[in-house]
Amino acid sequence: MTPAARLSAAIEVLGDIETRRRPATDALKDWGLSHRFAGSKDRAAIASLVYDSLRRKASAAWVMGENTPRAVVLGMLVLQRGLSFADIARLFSGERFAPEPVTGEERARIEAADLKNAPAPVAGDFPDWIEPSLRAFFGDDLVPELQALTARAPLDLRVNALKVDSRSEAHDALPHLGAVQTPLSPWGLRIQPGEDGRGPAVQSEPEFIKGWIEIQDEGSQLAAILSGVQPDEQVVDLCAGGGGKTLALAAMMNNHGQLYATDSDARRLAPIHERVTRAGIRNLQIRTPRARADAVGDLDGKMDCVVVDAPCTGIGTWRRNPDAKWRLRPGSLDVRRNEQAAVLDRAGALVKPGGRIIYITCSILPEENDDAVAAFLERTDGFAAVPVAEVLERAEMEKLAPLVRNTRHGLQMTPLKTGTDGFYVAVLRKS
Ligand SMILES: C[S@@+](CC[C@H](N)C(=O)[O-])C[C@H]1O[C@@H](n2cnc3c(N)ncnc32)[C@H](O)[C@@H]1O
Repeated sequence: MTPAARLSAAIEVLGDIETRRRPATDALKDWGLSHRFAGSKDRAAIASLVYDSLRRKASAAWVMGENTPRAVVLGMLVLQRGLSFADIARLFSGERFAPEPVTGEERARIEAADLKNAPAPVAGDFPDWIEPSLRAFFGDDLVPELQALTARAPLDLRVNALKVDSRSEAHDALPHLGAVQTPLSPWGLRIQPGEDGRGPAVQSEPEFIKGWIEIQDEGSQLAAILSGVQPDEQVVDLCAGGGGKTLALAAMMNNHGQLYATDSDARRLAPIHERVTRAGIRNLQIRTPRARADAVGDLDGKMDCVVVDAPCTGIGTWRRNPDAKWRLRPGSLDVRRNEQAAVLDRAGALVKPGGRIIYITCSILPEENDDAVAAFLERTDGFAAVPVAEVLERAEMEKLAPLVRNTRHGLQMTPLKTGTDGFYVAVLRKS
């Protein structure tokens, strides 16, 4: 397919997403099935155009003065890809399979594209109903912070200390990936996405199959590190899901002490079995929930550390999942807040005196972060938030101090400040 034909396909897919209100992945999959002539490079390029358009949907529509799929793609090419009018006119030629030529009105808007006077939700490409809470949290940094969430994310790897002595060993074994060390996590490697937004097929690498490396955003690695878990501790990962944090915690514990992983959703937990074997973990019990029985009831009051990687809106991962931002609704935030209260209460019962809860979200919304923690502290006797300086010192992560935002009860990482996904971490100690 020509670059112009790929643009026509992206406009078609965006139209499908809009009219049928369906996730981008489904629309792209259907397009691929009904256009079998398209090769893998074509499909990747079309997906990249669609996702970039979703990243900049509000700002692209604003500069073009309308929010049709064509207008959004045109605006995205200017704002996200930095194309000039001449570049765009060459692609929008009206020839076979290419989009219709640019009109005079479109040309004027492309040449005048500027977000200087755009309202914050337009300039930062986010739904306007979350503006008040984000503004209260970020203040003057609101637009730059949210703009940083529209960029493409790199592919981060975590080197598994249970299998490899140092991250340079893994790095040197994979020179063809072009990875560099991440600046903050001592176990992170980073690969920048290609022009078409694709990364290498890391899962096919022998080193991945041997368990040397895992795919994990540096922010997620840091959240695990900030738990400060020690090899002799009793630790529950209460919302383990597919085990991203569990694997990082196990590496920190060096196969000593005892780690338990559970999740209310057995299907989400299922992939952890294979990952744990590959990673060489031997100090983990996986507690799969059965019917209504509490999978960790026997551990109440005995845990040194309970990690709560809470269900959340995932706003902090919008760089990877730009489709999600336009589907976020107040109702889904309410559902997540109720779940957050439930998991915090469950964690509170598991912790022994002197133990701690590590509350983590991949969100930047105060409702899911400090507010959830504040409500827990208010309704639960005996817990207090550990000051951020102490959390960083215990985890030997003092270098994060100038980068993270200190919040009332914890800390916030963001793409703008830490170059990671947006993660919130609070440590709550039981007296
Ligand atoms: C952010 S995800 C976890 C991601 C995972 N820790 C990782 O690092 O890959 C949140 C998880 O919380 C689980 N969850 C929701 N409510 C829960 C509850 N009441 N108890 C335990 N897990 C719960 C969800 O099923 C989901 O898997």
